[in-house]
Amino acid sequence: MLKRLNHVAIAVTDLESATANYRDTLGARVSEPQALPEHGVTVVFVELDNTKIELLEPLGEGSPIAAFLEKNPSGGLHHVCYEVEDILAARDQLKAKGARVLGDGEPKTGAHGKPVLFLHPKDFNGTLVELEQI
Ligand SMILES: CC[C@@H](C(=O)O)C(=O)SCCNC(=O)CCNC(=O)[C@H](O)C(C)(C)COP(=O)(O)OP(=O)(O)OC[C@H]1O[C@@H](n2cnc3c(N)ncnc32)[C@H](O)[C@@H]1OP(=O)(O)O
Ligand SMILES: [Co+2]
Repeated sequence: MLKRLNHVAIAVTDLESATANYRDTLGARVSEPQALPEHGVTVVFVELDNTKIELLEPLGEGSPIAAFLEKNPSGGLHHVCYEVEDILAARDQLKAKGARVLGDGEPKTGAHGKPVLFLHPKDFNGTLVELEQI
């Protein structure tokens, strides 16, 4: 079911300083910040040869990143995102195997304009999993 690792996401308290860390200290290529109110985040992508790092800062009321930062004030690994060919088929197979699909179970449009879904971290060894249709 899983294809490439699309990105690893890191929750940060200060997106500008986190971006500077990757761009200036580590010498990586970074995107412009993108506000995604429907996801409650502002995002910057660090572009690597084989995958991406997604830096996430909370945006607006009820942001999942704000909740995460309350429990993890220094920030840290928030989720991993795997590509799938058919997100609805993947969702149905996972549900049949007992995995919890978060939200209303319907894909949302993610940062790359593609459908995404999230799976409960307790069902995947304490790691929140995002699926993105390629
Ligand atoms: C940029 C757009 C998009 C993209 O295209 O890439 C994105 O990536 S958006 C990213 C942000 N969106 C989301 O995270 C959506 C899915 N998340 C959720 O639905 C919730 O955040 C959550 C995972 C269900 C957690 O919600 P919360 O209300 O905080 O629940 P709890 O506090 O009850 O947590 C339950 C349990 O799970 C642990 N937890 C919470 N978040 C994580 C996490 N990111 N990684 C690992 N574990 C996590 C939490 O600590 C609780 O554990 P216990 O304390 O042991 O009960
Ligand atoms: Co993501």
